[in-house]
Amino acid sequence: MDGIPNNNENDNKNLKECNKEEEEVKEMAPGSSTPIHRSSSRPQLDVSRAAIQGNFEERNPTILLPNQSDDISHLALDIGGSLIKLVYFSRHEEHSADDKRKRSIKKRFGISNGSRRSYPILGGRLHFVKFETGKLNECLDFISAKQLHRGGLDSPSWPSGTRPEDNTIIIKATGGGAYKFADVFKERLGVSLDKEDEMDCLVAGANFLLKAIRHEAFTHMEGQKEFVQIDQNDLFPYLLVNIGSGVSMIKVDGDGKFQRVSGTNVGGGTYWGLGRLLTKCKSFDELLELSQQGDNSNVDMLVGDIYGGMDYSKIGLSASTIASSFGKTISESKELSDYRPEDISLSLLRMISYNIGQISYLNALRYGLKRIFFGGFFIRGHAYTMDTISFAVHFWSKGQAQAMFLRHEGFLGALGAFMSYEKHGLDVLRAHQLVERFPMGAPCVGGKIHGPPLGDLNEKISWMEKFVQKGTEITAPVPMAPPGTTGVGGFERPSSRGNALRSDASAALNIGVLHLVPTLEVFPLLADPKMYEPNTIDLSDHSELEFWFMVLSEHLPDLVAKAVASEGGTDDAKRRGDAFAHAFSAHLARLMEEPAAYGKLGLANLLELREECLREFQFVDAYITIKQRENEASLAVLPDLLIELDSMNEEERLLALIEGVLAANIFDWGSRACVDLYHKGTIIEIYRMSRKKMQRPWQEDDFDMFKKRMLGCGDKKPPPHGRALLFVDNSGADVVLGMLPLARELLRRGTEVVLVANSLPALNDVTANELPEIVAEAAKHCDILRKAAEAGGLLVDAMVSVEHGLVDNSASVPLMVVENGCGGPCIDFRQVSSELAAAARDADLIILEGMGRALHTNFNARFRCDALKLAMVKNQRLAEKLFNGNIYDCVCRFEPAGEQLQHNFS
Ligand SMILES: CC(C)(COP(=O)(O)O)[C@@H](O)C(=O)NCCC(=O)O
Ligand SMILES: [Mn+2]
Repeated sequence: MDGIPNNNENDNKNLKECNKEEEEVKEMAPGSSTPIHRSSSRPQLDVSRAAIQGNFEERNPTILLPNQSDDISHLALDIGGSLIKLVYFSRHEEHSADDKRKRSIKKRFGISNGSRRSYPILGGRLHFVKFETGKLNECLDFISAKQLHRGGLDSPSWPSGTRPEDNTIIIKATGGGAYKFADVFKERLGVSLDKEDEMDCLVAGANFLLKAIRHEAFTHMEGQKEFVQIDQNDLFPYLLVNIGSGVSMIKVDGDGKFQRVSGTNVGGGTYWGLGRLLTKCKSFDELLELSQQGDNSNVDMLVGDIYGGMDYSKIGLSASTIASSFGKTISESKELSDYRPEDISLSLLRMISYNIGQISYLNALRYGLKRIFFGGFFIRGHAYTMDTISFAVHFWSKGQAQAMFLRHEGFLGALGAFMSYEKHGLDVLRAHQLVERFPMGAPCVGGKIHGPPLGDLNEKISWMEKFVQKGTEITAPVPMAPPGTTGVGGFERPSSRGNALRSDASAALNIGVLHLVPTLEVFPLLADPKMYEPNTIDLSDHSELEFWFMVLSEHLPDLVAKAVASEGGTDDAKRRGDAFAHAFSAHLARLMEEPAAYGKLGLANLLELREECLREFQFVDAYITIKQRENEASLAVLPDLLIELDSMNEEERLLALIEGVLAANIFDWGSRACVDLYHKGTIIEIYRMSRKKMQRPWQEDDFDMFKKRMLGCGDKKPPPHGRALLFVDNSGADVVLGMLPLARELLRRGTEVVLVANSLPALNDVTANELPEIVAEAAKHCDILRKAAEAGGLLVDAMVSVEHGLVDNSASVPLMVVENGCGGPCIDFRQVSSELAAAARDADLIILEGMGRALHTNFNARFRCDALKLAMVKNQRLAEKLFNGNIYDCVCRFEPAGEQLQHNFS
């Protein structure tokens, strides 16, 4: 595209000029700390005042508290000997407006609010937080400051008969501390702890996680973490080993069906207790960190120590096998102070981990169990601990049994206690209804003991500022220790030492907040949902991760500038912009350091993480002005384009339409190359130039096949498709000059068209909320669009009639808009909105447009209906990777339904 002239004498304004203008306008806005404008697409909750909140779905109003954006419904505790684990639920207010478009779509596709009423707390978030039991007061302060104990009282979700008559607050709790500290909770918070059995809770928590969270379980061998996909139908039986202060081993046969088969008193408490006495460490984490620098052979007696440096190969023990933990200390006349605390810590860690691994394996053997899941806070994501346990299981089972670990390892009991609030529906949630997010800032993030609760955005930003001041540590990768050797038989040193612990700040990001979204569904047109993998690029390939890390890092300054400008360029916006940049950089750094830190992450997740991070710092729509400007410019030339298209015959027109979609897909503010291009001309110039370059054959060119399906050959005219789902991408030319004319052609041929757009903004993608206005503008110049939009309930006047059932739908096939359920530039078809799922049921054609939806994700996806994938590749490396091609190559991939099915059944 280098040939695009730098010529802006006519047509619209140069984009660069427009940007400048936009900034000037924004600077004139009053510089208050109140954000100046917020997109109406995502109303913000006013967190500044307490108020009674009436919710039309609930009988009893809920109370919004000062500086608190969520209505807390439930809290559950697991109070162990060492740690207190909290799981709390916050109902997320239904922000997205129940607008006319939505109502009309719900009516048309027969979607009801259905099950929400019977499961009162569904639709919200689960947070995971922990405190040291020794610092109970911090935990009580946290609960009190966030008023976590009060929300449930006012919620209708108290199961019948359990809502206390005298308004005593009752909180579910498990673990010994539920008994031990019951009085303290009563005194300090006025709450009664309703004790739940610890084993029941552990099992309920583990079963929930293993069934509902897609990448919950993983193996960890020689430093390599690998996520395991658990088949819900093939989960039981398994051995659950919970390593808390002590260790429980539970054979789990089903939901609520289990038996505690064994345990050991040598557990996390032993490590910490002995470690504290022997090393003077102040905390468990400090002790663990110390082990990183340890050499246990200074303390342990090895086989080689006994055999004069030789292996005892006859029974398969190498010289470096530990013969006796701490054994060396008996033969030396040294004092405790003569030993390095680092060595002591490592020796202890290995002793206890091996012991647990060995006993676990023996119990698995005893009951014929192949899978062992390890949980409990002893593990705390520590690579060396996991490797040591895995090594023991592997060694003793001769590779027959496998140790697996859980991402929410420490919260099994608390989660189980939470689930014991009767019938709130958590147990029926499925993987596709749960979205894990990784917000920045204590205490939203799990797995970490945190300081004061963060009530509002301001606190979060200050925390971010402090966090960053303190920590080059968050961006500096933790140095890797050289891999240890693995010998022939015994307990050699697992190789992942040194790769395990990171600074406090980044370690806090291990597990996220679980968003429960009951309206998400699996896209019904996926050919094989179980085999479906949305991401095309595998980020577990480190060079790919590095490349995308670099792309995203380089894009960051420009994104921050856009985001700040979109919020009026105020000081408040600048401060939030900085906080966002630091937060996102910290996420990237964390992932570079430990790619599996957030579970199995693909490029789509990374791109969505960026959008989520923007939203976290309340940037509602960073590209709003650019989108509006490009929409206007494109709508202005649409009538001429339609006239030009109408002058063509059917065949020419179809080709021109597909060319038009591909050419207009160049307007992508997420691509660095394209953004550089925009400085070289106006929107219309760039569009024209892009069209001129549309020479066939394209890099992937199934146009002739698509044409045959659409127009037939000779006299044989195929029937039109019944309903097409058009997954639109960017605002401006992309949707107005590319996808709308294609939609119009389908409508003209008698095909119902559903425009599928993002639920939330992402880069310059058009959203479902924005589309009706764009369509309405376009419809002013086109009868086909107008009639179809009226029939589809898209035009405001017509929508009133639709609601009263007055519209004559027979006049035209309808044009409709549905939201896809996404807030990123890609799409994961395992989690789409119920609107889209409903619209898909009668669809026989889907058209995926753009790099995010058709290349980064779904390039290899198979559907049960005809599928057309259209995109321009706007990144050189991706073009090379996908088909040895070049930047600006185009893809027109058509996969007819018949072929999909053949693929599936052959
Ligand atoms: C974020 C995107 C997938 C959006 O592309 P689109 O779906 O709009 O075609 C794309 O802009 C992208 O991959 N950008 C990063 C690569 C780059 O800057 O070259
Ligand atoms: Mn896009």
